[in-house]
Amino acid sequence: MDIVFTAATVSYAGRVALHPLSLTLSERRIGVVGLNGSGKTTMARLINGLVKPSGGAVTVDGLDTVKDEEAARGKTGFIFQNPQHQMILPILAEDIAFGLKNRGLDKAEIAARTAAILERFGISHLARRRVHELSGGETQLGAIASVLVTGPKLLILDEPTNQLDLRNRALIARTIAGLPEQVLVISHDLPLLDGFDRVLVFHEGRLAADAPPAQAIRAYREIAAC
Ligand SMILES: Nc1ncnc2c1ncn2[C@@H]1O[C@H](COP(=O)(O)OP(=O)(O)OP(=O)(O)O)[C@@H](O)[C@H]1O
Repeated sequence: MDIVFTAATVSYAGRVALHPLSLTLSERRIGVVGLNGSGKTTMARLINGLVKPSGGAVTVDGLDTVKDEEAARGKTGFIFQNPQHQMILPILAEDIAFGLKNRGLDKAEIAARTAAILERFGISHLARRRVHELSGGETQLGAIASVLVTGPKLLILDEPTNQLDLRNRALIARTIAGLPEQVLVISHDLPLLDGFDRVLVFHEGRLAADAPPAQAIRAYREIAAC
């Protein structure tokens, strides 16, 4: 699916967080890196309409994130920096089913889809667990399942390995690598982006580099050293 930024800008209270950005993203694996406050999350939130452009436009699969807001949002799933905060119901299976309940599906269909997605991520044994009792890695997998059960074409993950130990980082890296969906990952965990198709480097609200991982990460290291 194409994500198209056309001179998209974002200002918060008159301060520019993202300078005019024009680019088209069609790759299956897209990484986003940059120093704290460089505009990465702002750029990602433009894609699912959580942040509206102050100028210019963003389209997702041809849908404008302002004019076709709801349809555009349905194309994208978003895993936030603290995924435990996006889990609404106390039991994991209930939280996953919640995303399906507004879609007019009958109970049996919701149960079948919930069971299937738990199975897909190898977490069927966690179905009845309280979400606040899950470990960091389990929470991340549960959140991914909750978001993907509704069938978005693109999954955005904001620092998915933050606070995870080495084993869980590897688990999440393998999980992301195996997703059939298009993926955009914001990360300070640079090895996570190995094998990605394209990495964007943001600096002070501007796209500073746009290249395959090794080259983009070199550019990022040069920025960080300044
Ligand atoms: N809701 C908001 N209101 C005001 N300013 C904001 C808001 N969200 C972000 N900003 C500011 O916009 C700039 C870019 O922030 P953004 O969160 O996009 O950066 P980031 O690269 O994702 O940072 P980090 O790596 O720390 O998550 C920062 O200066 C931030 O303080």
